[in-house]
Amino acid sequence: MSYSAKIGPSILSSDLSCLGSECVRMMECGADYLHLDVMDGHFVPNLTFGHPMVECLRKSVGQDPFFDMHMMVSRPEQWVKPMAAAGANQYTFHLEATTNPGNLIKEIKESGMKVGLAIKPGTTVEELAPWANHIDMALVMTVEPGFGGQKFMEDMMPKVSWLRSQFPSLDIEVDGGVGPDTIHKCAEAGANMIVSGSAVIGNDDPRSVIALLRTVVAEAIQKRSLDR
Ligand SMILES: O=C(CO)[C@@H](O)[C@H](O)COP(=O)(O)O
Ligand SMILES: [Fe+2]
Repeated sequence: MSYSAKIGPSILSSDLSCLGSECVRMMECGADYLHLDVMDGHFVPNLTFGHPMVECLRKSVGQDPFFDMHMMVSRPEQWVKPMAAAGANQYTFHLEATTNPGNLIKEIKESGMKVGLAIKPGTTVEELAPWANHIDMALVMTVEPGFGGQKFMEDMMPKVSWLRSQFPSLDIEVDGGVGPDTIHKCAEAGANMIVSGSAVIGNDDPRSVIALLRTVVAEAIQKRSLDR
């Protein structure tokens, strides 16, 4: 078992006029990585930012923070090189957005980034499975992508459990409506990379929320290793 508990705040819910300082604040509060939501107004009905913003953020926060780019875009192929050049560490694309996942995985690796593969709630985990041994992380969306602050979809948990049973070492991320009220379900199912937006950023004490999320996931990982 080679995976560990990691908490990545989604900065979508932060004050976007001070993104640099918000990212620094999250890292100072104990975040393991930063989850950056890129939306193109086409794949999802919302618009955020692209690689020019990521380049500025990288300059502002330094080399250390790990940038997990959640690419909610049509034609994800076109942003691989610009995102790598801007300082992204992981390129998480949606299976629904491409006709050639194999080639895209290869291009992301050649650009020096890690590969994340995301599925929307309506996509089965069996569709992701053929790629699982070729990626660094699988992202099971627990809301319809597009907006922060939505209700957690507990009925996505069987996807996480199935992935964990089939791929014991894979990093499995959940994203959408995850916070202190829903983390136990995610942890029990086997998720180890936890994206949390409004529950962390909207809290007066983000440090405590991040610590709590990590403790719950770490305990579930420990329990699973003892049960094996
Ligand atoms: O990708 C998305 C939404 O599409 C997420 O990363 C959300 O931005 C997470 O925010 P919360 O649901 O935790 O508020
Ligand atoms: Fe996201």
